[in-house]
Amino acid sequence: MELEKIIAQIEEQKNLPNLKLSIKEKTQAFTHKLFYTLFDRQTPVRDNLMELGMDFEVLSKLVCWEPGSPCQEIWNDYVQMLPEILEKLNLDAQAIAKNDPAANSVEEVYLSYPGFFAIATYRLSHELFKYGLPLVPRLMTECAHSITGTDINPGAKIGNSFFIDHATGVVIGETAVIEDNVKIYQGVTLGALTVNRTLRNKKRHPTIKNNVTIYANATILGGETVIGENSIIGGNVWLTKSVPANSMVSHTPQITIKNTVQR
Ligand SMILES: CC(=O)OC[C@H](N)C(=O)O
Repeated sequence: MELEKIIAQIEEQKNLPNLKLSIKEKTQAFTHKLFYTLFDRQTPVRDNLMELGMDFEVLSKLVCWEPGSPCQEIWNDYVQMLPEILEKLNLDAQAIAKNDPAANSVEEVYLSYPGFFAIATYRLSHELFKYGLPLVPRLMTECAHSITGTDINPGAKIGNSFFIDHATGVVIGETAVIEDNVKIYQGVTLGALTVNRTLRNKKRHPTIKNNVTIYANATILGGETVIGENSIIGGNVWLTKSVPANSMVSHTPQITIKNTVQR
C-alpha cells in the first residue's frame, strides 16, 4: 500500500475527539502530584495547590468538549473538599495500621501500602466523578490500577475506615456500595452477575454492610447481593446471593494429601 494511503487510514481511525493520550499522561501526573501534596512532607502545599489548579485547567480544557459539561469551575469546590477527603484517608490509614500486625508505623502505611494508594486515588477521583467531570476520574483510578493491581471504579461508594491488604487483583465495580470498617484481601472481586450493556446505570455490583471481612480471592456478584454486617466471607468463596448479618461463609474444597514415597 502507498505510504499516503497508510497515513490516511491511520489518521481516519484516530478521528475521535477525545482520543488524546496526553489526557492520560496529564491525569497520571496530576494524580501523583495530588498524592505528594497530601502526603509528602517535603512537598510545599501552597505551591503545589497552585500548580494543581493550573494542571486541572489544562486537563479540563482537554476533556470538557461537550457544551454544558462541568469544567474549570469545579476546581475551587474540589479544593474545599480536600480536608474532608484527607480526614477519610487518615481513617483508612489508621484502619490499616490498627489491623495489620505487619504495619510498623502509619508512615509505612502512607509510603508502602498499595491498598492505601488505591483507596487514596479512589477517594480523590470519586469527588470529581460526583461533579460529572468526564474521563479524568476513571483515568485516575486506572493510574492506581496500573501501579497497585487494584481496580476501583470511581463510581463505587465506599464508607469510612476501609482496609485493603496486599491489594493485588482487587476489583470493585462501579455500583458497589461498601459501608464502614470493611476489610478485604487480595484478589477479591465485587462484580456484576452478567456483563450486559442493558445494565448500564443500573445497580449491578454488591452491597457490603458495616464490619464485614472478605478474605482472599472471594468473588461476590450481583447488584441485589447484600453481605450483612459483621459477616466473614472466607477465601475463594463464590457468592451470588445475599447473606444475613453475622454470617460466616466458607468454601470447603476437598484437598487430598498423600505420601509420595509410601503411596
Ligand atoms: C466489576 C465488573 O463487574 O465489571 C463488569 C462490567 N465492567 C460492569 O461494570 O458491569
